[in-house]
Amino acid sequence: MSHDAPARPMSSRRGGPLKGTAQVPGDKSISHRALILGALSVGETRITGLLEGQDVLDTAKAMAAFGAQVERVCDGEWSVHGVGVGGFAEPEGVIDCGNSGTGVRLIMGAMATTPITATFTGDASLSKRPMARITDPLSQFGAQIIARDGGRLPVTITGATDPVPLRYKTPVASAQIKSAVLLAGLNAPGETVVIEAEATRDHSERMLRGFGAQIATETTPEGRVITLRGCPELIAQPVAVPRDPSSAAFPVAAALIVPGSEIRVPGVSRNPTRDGLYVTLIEMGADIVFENEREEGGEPVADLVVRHSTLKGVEVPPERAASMIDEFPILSVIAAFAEGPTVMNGVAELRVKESDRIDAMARGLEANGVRVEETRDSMTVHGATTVPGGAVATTHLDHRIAMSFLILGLATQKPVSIDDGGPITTSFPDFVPLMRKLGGELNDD
Ligand SMILES: O=C(O)C1=C[C@@H](OP(=O)(O)O)[C@@H](O)[C@H](O)C1
Ligand SMILES: C=C(OP(=O)(O)O)C(=O)O
Repeated sequence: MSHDAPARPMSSRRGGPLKGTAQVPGDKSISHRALILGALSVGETRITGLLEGQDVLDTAKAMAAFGAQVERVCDGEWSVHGVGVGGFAEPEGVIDCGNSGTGVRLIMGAMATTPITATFTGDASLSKRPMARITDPLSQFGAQIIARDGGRLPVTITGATDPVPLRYKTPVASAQIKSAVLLAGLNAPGETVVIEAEATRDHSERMLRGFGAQIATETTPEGRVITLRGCPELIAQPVAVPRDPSSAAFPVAAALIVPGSEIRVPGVSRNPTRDGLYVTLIEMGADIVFENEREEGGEPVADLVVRHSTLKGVEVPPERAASMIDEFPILSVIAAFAEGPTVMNGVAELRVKESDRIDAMARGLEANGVRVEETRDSMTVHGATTVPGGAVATTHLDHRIAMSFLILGLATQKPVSIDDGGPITTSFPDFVPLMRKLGGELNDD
């Protein structure tokens, strides 16, 4: 998203049941990694099903700035000719990662053990997010780093000339921290080890293995221990990106809360490290059938059939949080229509996403007549059979907050408005036409 794009006020209102097939976009996490690993490989990586959302387009641009040849072949199909591990060139300009935490953090990792200098910036949302969680381990590899006070962007990194491998225990459950350390470890001799107490999404491990790196994962009493052997030659690979379960969550939620709905969402990743929302919805009594379970591009996928359901509130255990970290905003919308409270525990990380997602959801839900309680690391939503709606939610440059409130308005008594739907293009550029095709009444105001 351009930094000064005008706001796009939008609203949604109750209509008939939702019907049809929702072809959701490619997985955002895998799309970033496909471009970055393609850029660090020797040969041509052909990517199909790439998410062409702004976050990923910013990563594609960054990979070109570091010297890879990156071309869009046709819709969702991209070609990357990489420069090999350690082959990044010094970029001429500043690397602007826009709204994307994944983009900036993984790219900082990928360049931090190559002796070049790069400066990273982002939009107003990304500039508020913590970067010390990445720059701390990267400096232990030997990188020189200057960040704004409090470890925020802009950040300038001069990569290590003689990188030393690292053994690093992640202080919070974060696939971005794990992945930044592993990507930095690629150009360090010896073994880089990451230990994570809670399992986070494992796309980096799966894809590094697919590109030819030696990487092993063990489950120990300390947690998951991931060991990467440095200085591999990564070999370019075809990557077929599965559809994003975090994007699928929005039409799925709409079908669950709009009476009479039945939709199909084909080819969605069911990677167990991303599956927490779906586990929770089944516990709540959701009518979701997983058909045609199969493997595509190294990831388990299934076709989802989702019908309107009578739901009950549940307690989501803290150890499940990492496997559904981006789905709490939309879960809190679904929970508003369930019988009884839904308690979400261990969710403090939501406070440092594109916005403080606990605060943004609590304020917007309350304004629309839903009772919410919050602590620093939990949120409880009290469900009801009817939800009034009728208010404007503030989205704080956060795509998931914007989409969540547009879904809310499809089932409330009165329409729900958002101040800005612009950020939706970061992860789900076709969200509005896709929801309209299913029968959802979404409007530009
Ligand atoms: O590694 C990734 O692709 C991501 C990891 C998660 O962030 P954290 O690592 O900060 O939890 C998630 O919120 C983000 O949308 C994508
Ligand atoms: C948190 C998210 O993304 P990122 O950290 O990449 O900005 C998200 O997509 O919900």
